[in-house]
Amino acid sequence: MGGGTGMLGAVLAVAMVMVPWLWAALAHLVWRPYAVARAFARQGIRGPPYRFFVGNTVEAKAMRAAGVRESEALDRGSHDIIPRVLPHYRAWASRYGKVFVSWSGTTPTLCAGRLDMVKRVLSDKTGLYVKPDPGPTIMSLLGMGLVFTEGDDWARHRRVVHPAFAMDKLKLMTGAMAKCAGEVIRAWEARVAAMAGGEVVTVEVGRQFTELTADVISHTAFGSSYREGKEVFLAQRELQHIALAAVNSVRVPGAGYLPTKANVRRWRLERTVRDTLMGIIGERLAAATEAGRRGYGTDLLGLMLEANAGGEGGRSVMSMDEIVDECKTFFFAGHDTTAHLLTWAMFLLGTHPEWQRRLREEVLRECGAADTPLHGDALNKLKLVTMVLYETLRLYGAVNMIVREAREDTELCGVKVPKGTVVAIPIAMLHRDEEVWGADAGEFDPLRFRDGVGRAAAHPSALLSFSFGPRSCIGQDFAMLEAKATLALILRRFAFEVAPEYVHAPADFLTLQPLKGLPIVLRLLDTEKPVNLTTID
Ligand code: HEM
Repeated sequence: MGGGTGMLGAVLAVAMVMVPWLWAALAHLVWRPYAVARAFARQGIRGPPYRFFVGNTVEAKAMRAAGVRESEALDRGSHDIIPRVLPHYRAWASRYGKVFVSWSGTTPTLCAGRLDMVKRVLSDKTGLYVKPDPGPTIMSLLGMGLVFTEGDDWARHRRVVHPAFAMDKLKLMTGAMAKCAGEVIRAWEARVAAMAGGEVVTVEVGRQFTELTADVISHTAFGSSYREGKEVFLAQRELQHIALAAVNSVRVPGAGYLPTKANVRRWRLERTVRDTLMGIIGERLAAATEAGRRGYGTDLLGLMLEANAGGEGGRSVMSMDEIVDECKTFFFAGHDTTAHLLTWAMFLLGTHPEWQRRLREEVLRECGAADTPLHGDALNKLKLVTMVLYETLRLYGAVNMIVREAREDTELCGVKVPKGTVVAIPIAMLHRDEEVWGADAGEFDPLRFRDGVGRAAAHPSALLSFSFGPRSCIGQDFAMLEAKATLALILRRFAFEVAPEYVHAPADFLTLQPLKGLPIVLRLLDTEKPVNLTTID
């Protein structure tokens, strides 16, 4: 026995000396977290007790606990929609102050629940606060696209991608957005028609909006190549599941490069995505060579390629690989997020019939009845719809946490922050902070946005759903336009309510979504008039 233990010890000792990787892993998993946690403890900043080696963020864990039946909350009309997580946060916030240390896997995270800190971190232009290394699995989804580049590289990418999201360009995409939404509506109508004698049908809208937004991004990003775009989407979707599993487990340095079953599958999918995108881009470049710069097209890819060709002396600003990564980013950043915005907006309108009625009146007034074409400009006049979307983003924002890592030892509004600390901005908590939003912070009240986003709370940048500052969401106008077009088409065709079997369990799987989907009961309005799904830009 003694000899066996001695032998084991000797083998371990040799391994430790021979394999520097083990040392790196040890430093990453034990030493660094310990040092950072101690540095905060010395300043009196502590956090909820949390074990080191649970491969999950505090938030995701609590969210998982929220996956229990919560329909009672709905019956009570409660909009405390993250029923398990918020009480935790509130308890910690009042016990430890709005700033406390939590754990993201083995990484100590400074949870910054104060807007002065949020402002300092998000408006940083010095490169002091950077995005933490996302690891190889998340990287395979987004590559070195806008979301993860830093410094000069980020500025160069943003210069090329930004023109594609200008409002005048986006308005030209309204037609494609409405066409895709129109197909969903036609399918719903067909379901209602198939009901023997009834005009009521229940649809699972969460899944359908995910399909819809994938369709929209395939059309608006890749125009005539949207079918190949859809293939990219399917591969990305599988990659997303692999990434999610990795996010929720302990990250051992280097493990993402081992030829495990999941890694091999991931590499194959990455190749599919890359090859398909290279094919689409190659075709587009060839077309532009024949037809001149106009040949790039007016979809997101075309607009990006056009801006890319405008470097000094006609040189390309981004490489082919970088363009591929930006295309992946369009898919990942722009599709689930918007799907959840639509889903939660349907949930809120389904539980607030009065608001649904007001929105329908506005849509019919500004856009006309279901038999008139949808006019792109009319969408800009939908003030109440916009207010409801902002309120949806406040209560059920798709992105619930923004994270940055301090690249140097620094001070953040009086707190000493050691290099390598992850600073997390807890959006769900900040969006329900009564000091910021008033005593009714937990209520659904779109009217708080009647004078615009900047005046809805005590602080002009209190709505963090699209972040703010230099790294704010580049696709926010795109998302809002898509959501408005879809809601307008739905509202003038159907009345709806949340189905009784709905289970209220918002869960954070990279983005906040209803764990058990959102079944909606639909009733067709004005069955006499045939729906008109054409658009005028
Ligand atoms: C409701 C829908 C959306 C929400 C809630 C949302 C939210 C966000 C947030 C919070 C960020 C900042 C992340 C951070 O700093 O870590 C972000 C960045 C970004 N979003 Fe969105 N987004 C949405 C839709 C879109 C769409 C439709 C696109 C593109 C088609 C898009 C593309 C991007 C990109 C490229 C970035 C990185 C910007 C940069 O770092 O320069 N997003 N988004």
